[in-house]
Amino acid sequence: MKQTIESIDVANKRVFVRVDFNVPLKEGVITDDTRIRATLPTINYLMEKGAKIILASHLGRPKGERKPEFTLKPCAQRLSELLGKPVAFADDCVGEVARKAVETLEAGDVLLLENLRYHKEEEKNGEEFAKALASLAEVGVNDAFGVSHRAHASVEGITKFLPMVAGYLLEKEIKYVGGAVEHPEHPFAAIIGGAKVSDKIEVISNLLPKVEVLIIGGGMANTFIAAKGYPTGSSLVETDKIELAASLIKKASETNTNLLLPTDFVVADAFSNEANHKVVSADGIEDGWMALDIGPASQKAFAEALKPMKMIVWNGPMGVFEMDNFAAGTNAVAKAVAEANATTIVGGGDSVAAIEKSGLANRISHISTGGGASLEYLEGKALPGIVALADK
Ligand SMILES: Nc1ncnc2c1ncn2[C@@H]1O[C@H](COP(=O)(O)OP(=O)(O)O)[C@@H](O)[C@H]1O
Ligand SMILES: O=C(OP(=O)(O)O)[C@H](O)COP(=O)(O)O
Repeated sequence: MKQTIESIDVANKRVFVRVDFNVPLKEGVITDDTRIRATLPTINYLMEKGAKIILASHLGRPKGERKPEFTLKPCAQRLSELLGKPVAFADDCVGEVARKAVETLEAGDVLLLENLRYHKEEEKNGEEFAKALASLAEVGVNDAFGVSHRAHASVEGITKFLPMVAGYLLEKEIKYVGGAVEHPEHPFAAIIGGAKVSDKIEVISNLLPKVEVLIIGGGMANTFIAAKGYPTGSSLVETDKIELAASLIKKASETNTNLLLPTDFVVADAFSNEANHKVVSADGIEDGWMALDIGPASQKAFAEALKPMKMIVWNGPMGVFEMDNFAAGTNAVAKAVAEANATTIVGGGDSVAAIEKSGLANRISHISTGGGASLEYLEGKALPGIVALADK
């Protein structure tokens, strides 16, 4: 058992809170604020107790560079609206800028630090960087379930210098996603899509023996289509994972798992909503065309396969749902998941945005703020961000 926010004294203390404000953005505007709203119980509790709240997060993958499109400023603004009070913003998460911003905090004040991933040491779990973050505060809280599968400095390394406990969101995620790990209901289906292919394809191998049905869509599907020897045109394909995809297809048949790949795609001649587009069969992607959504036959087959399920976990959209012409596959799967007579968990920044956009979120048993994190949890892995928290 891990210590929680209620086990520690926070009054008048500087409290470092790792949150996951990695929200979907379109031209600098937040398109889904679920991940921000999900941290409000923790922030409100700390405010009530008179803590000096220092929030830290990553946004996207700027890979150690100060790229302006990855600033957390829009999140400070949105959080301020949600809390109904000002949220201070520091232009850097360490050094003099951060220290000065922290010094001005009074009990109940909230400060958001700039993107942790503007420093490459964050993802490298650099010790000096972790120490610098730790030095800002007297106690730490992890409320960033979405990134708890990453052994990064603000998630894992920091705990060597600053004791960290679980926030309310982390506690809730452990309860729901952990519950699914401990007591899975069968038949059990996992649906995996999205664009983070190399991150998530590894998960599939361990999930195969745990589920009866595994559905692959989105960018993830193209690597499997390539593994079947079909042409993929200019679709998103991770060539160094084709062999792994082929071995997963083989493993599925050995474990008697129903591995469902798309049988048709909506292809486009450019990555744009205005591009020419058409439906082709899975073996018919021509040169110069890219698969941006699953086709109508795949939608139907996936929905049929989901009907008898008792548990469904979904991470990763079926297509580029941000563009209306390629959203039908994701919407069809959202509907099928919502209509299933099953315990359903939908996780991931974009997947949650898609389910919110479809208006079906209230029909899902648990909306998780973590996609990769919930998949790795389900796979049976210990998540470094949770392991590192102080024991009771
Ligand atoms: N066929 C595809 N080609 C390129 N990108 C895709 C495709 N299908 C889905 N995507 C993109 O995947 C992204 C979401 O992937 P990911 O980050 O893995 O999901 P989540 O945030 O839910 O964990 C979306 O921005 C979506 O546009
Ligand atoms: O969006 C996230 O993960 P997800 O897309 O798997 O839900 C988390 O913020 C982690 O981000 P990362 O995958 O860049 O480490």
